[in-house]
Amino acid sequence: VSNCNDIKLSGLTPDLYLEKHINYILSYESKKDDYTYIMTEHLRISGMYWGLTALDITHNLHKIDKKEVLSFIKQCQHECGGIGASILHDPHLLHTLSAIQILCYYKALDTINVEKVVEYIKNRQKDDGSFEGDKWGEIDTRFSFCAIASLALLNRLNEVNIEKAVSFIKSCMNFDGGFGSKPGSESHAGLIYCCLGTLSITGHLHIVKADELGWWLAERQLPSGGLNGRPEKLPDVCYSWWVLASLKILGRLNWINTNKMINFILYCQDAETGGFSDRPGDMVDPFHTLFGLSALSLLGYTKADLKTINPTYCMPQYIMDEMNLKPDRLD
Ligand SMILES: COc1ccc(S(=O)(=O)N2Cc3cc(-c4ccc(C=O)o4)ccc3N(Cc3cncn3C)C[C@H]2Cc2ccc(O)cc2)cc1
Ligand SMILES: [Zn+2]
Repeated sequence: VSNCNDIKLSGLTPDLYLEKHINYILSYESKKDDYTYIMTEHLRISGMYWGLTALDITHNLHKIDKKEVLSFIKQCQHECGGIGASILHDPHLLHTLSAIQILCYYKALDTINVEKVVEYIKNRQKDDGSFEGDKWGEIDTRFSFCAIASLALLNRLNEVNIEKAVSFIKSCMNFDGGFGSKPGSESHAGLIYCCLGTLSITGHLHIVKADELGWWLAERQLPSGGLNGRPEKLPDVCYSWWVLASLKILGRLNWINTNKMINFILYCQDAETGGFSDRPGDMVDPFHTLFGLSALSLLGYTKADLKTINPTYCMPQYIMDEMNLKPDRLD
């Protein structure tokens, strides 16, 4: 049965236009009056994490003004300890994690009040072990990952109830071996990544049905070589990261056809502007640019010099080594 929800790729495999992607990210960070830049203020600090990580794995982090980044992050921390997407934006776990990830790159965790940010994260955990994204109470396994990854990077994992956090993740496991945002929610590749990341950091990967989940993840690959996030959906390059990082954690990355995957990712580049889009021909953005480059690194694409990326944290492996962080993997 041909899957109508796929795209046709013809012709040869494109090269990786590495210099164009580096210039795209550098110009994005500098064009502060650009429409897209202004329209993404609500995710600014996450956008900075995506841009800075893309620059680091392409050996260009030094081209960004460190003082400017650290001063911005410092201004985003609230009295309550939480960090917002931009100055005067409400604090949220999503942006708190992005800020901490960036500070690890600069070995500058003392830029923020660590005691207060730990208190903010602790206060997000509910009695059932789940985490709310902010004080408004939305529960999602994404926020479990943000909380656990943040605390692990701060070396303060013992501040929350790990057993209860893991039991909540377990309560979100579906019959197909996948995970959703809450108990009973449908399996989704992005949430599977968050749940596996949480289990990898807390050393509880043994609760996962690795073969069923590995099969579900490999089933995301379409004839085009691209991966989707759920059955019947269109392929999207950011799913390359969610699915491949999950398979890497499960020790089953070779269950995907690597060459067809690489080909799809390279077709998502914009040869004119630089950057990656969600699928060939769409508009590029820093989010898909990071995940396209990270997926290539994970797949061992050797035609370009990309640093190794850690599948659990989506941060350069050398940072995890320097911080002596060893998230679990099934090998
Ligand atoms: C363009 O529409 C959206 C929709 C959702 C979002 S999101 O913040 O909830 N988010 C991350 C995300 C970011 C971008 C983007 C555009 C420009 C920049 C500058 O840095 O970043 C684009 C999409 C996007 N999405 C939506 C998406 C991606 N692929 C398919 N879709 C529908 C993902 C979304 C959820 C998210 C994922 C990871 C993460 O660390 C944080 C949020 C952002 C823009
Ligand atoms: Zn996407």
